[in-house]
Amino acid sequence: MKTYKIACIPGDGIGKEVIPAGQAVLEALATSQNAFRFDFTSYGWGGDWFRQHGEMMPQNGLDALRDKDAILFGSAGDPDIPDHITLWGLRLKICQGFDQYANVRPTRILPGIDAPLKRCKPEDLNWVIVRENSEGEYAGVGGRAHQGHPIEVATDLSVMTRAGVERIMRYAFKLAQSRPRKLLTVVTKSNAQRHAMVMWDEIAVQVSKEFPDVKWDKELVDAATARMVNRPATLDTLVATNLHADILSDLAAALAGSLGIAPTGNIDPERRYPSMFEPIHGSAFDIMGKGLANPVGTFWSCVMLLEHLGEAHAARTLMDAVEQVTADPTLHTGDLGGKATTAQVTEAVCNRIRAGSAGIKAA
Ligand SMILES: NC(=O)c1ccc[n+]([C@@H]2O[C@H](COP(=O)([O-])OP(=O)(O)OC[C@H]3O[C@@H](n4cnc5c(N)ncnc54)[C@H](O)[C@@H]3O)[C@@H](O)[C@H]2O)c1
Ligand SMILES: O=C(O)[C@H](O)[C@@H](O)C(=O)O
Ligand SMILES: [K+]
Ligand SMILES: [Mn+2]
Repeated sequence: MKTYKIACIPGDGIGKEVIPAGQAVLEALATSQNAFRFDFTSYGWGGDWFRQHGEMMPQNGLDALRDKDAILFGSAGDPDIPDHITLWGLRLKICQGFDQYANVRPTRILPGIDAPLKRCKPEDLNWVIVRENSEGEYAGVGGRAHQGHPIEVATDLSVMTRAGVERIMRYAFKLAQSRPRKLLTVVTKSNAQRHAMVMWDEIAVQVSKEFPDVKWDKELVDAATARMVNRPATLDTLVATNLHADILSDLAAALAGSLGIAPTGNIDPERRYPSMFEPIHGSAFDIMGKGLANPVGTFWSCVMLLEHLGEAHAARTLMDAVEQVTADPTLHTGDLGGKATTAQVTEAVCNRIRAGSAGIKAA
């Protein structure tokens, strides 16, 4: 039987609650379908590791992950450590270290979820945001000098390369082409950012010629936020820079009901390295340690992980189980207006996986 080696990195805050939940539903799937196994290895990297070792993960930590089939990640972010230390020391070290350049963020309104837009029906909001995940505003180029003096200077330089833009555009056009509507919106800011974003636009035009069946348009990022709210049905696949897509995807998640349900894959499309799957939310300092975190974003990320492994049937089974659970408001966590706990939602999804497999075996 095929065994998948999965690295689990809960990280910080509610990551420590939702990643064990994700592991539990994956175990339930493997046990009930009996078609593959998981070999999980957990890594205690993050804020606690930093307090002990002075770093978020070991220098050579990537070597431990290199031979894994996939990584399941929680969150990097600790109330007592500056956010730029935690993010760069863990999540970005892995994303950039493994050149996971395509960050894929699907959003839909799941059954039973009361989304906040009164004129937006569930069929009007079915998006995938493709986030450039290796450069741009997250290139890490910049510096700070004369700290504390009146002449202090600090820069964060956005860096874009032709190779980096071409590969993310090609990925986004291809993804749009694979979806029924074959519709792509290229998000830009080439009115204000007059160098790299102009190149971004030019490369979009160039790559579009390889995909004559994909309909595409261009939208400035500020207008894109209004369009997401006012005309959600005009969007399908979007591609945006690292920072623009980071912001748009939190908005997308909120419009679909909650930050707690949104998933993502940090993908190396060339499969040179393991890809990493995580909910898009962070450590949620306000609710951590209370058992109240919504695990659905992690479960949906597990669906993406299974799809990446080629386990389409298991992926569908898990997504069905998740949607049956969201359809029941008594199983909603606080972010969705309910009272359920992380453990109750997890147990409900596991039960539906088992019931689904029992149904298949009985048929
Ligand atoms: N990928 C990552 O590792 C990642 C992502 C985002 C933020 N962060 C880090 O997390 C920390 C907190 O960031 P933030 O407050 O901006 O964002 P956040 O996503 O942690 O929380 C924003 C709000 O959404 C709520 N929320 C988020 N996920 C939820 C869930 N699963 N269930 C219920 N409610 C949920 C929180 O309670 C909070 O009110 C910071 O250190 C930040 O850098 C890390
Ligand atoms: O990349 C970031 O800004 C953070 O990790 C987080 O907000 C995310 O979306 O992954
Ligand atoms: K996360
Ligand atoms: Mn984000």
